Amino acid sequence: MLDLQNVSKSIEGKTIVNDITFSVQKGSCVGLIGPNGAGKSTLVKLVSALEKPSGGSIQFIGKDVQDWTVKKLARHIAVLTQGGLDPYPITVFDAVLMGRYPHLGFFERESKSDYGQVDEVLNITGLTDFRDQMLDTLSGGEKQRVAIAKAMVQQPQLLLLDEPTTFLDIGHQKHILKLVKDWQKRDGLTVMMVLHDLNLAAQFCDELVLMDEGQIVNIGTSRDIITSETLEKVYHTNPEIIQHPTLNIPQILL
Ligand SMILES: Nc1ncnc2c1ncn2[C@@H]1O[C@H](COP(=O)(O)OP(=O)(O)OP(=O)(O)O)[C@@H](O)[C@H]1O
Repeated sequence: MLDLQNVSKSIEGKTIVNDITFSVQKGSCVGLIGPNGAGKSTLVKLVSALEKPSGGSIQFIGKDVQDWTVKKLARHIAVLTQGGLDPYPITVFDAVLMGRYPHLGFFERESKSDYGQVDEVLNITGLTDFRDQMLDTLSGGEKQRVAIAKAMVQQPQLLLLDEPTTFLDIGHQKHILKLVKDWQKRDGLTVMMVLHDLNLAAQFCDELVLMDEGQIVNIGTSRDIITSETLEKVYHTNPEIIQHPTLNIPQILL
């Protein structure tokens, strides 16, 4: 579904993303991990065509993302950037409804079906009580859930998430990631998400892409990637790693 070939990005002579090649299979959930400044957010911006690569190509269902119109790409790819939603003075309902816009024609008004989808997603994401509250009055965590709800009504094939658990308490971290996981399983959604929490990455991602200094260090399952050697080499730390008692995945004790 997504093929990155020798993707590079330089800004003002500094190479931020350096010769990245990997593929993401339809229906899988890939975690982008790595220390601060590794180039993860930049890679998400390149895949979503918010930024243009300096070299290489990013093919999404057989076509370079740079060759899609913004609207057509938005029918297939939803992006949650690190900053989250802009805090416009609109209601939660209207903010989520904006996720339907890529599917509407010029001058086409939203239909009853669009409104119904928004209410259904507000219910799934636990936001029904906030339906008529103004977006700019929500807490950081509530806004993050609205951003996920907006992405859901967009009905993308590929969901790009940059640190989706920022601002969320542990209950809502699990709730949001489980929502994404259920969505992935139910609709064959493909997910690529940046996560700093390696324990969550191990629990929710099928495959991890470990980046450092703009390059890929390793790609594999959490068992391949979350090892003492790798953490020492890339994160310069040596925490204890234990096995999750039921999931058979590594978990880090900080
Ligand atoms: N527009 C820009 N101009 C100059 N440098 C930039 C620009 N955008 C990103 N960088 C630099 O590129 C590097 C990678 O940034 P990026 O945000 O992609 O990293 P990241 O892995 O997402 O980091 P973090 O985990 O801290 O969010 C950083 O050193 C950053 O300062």
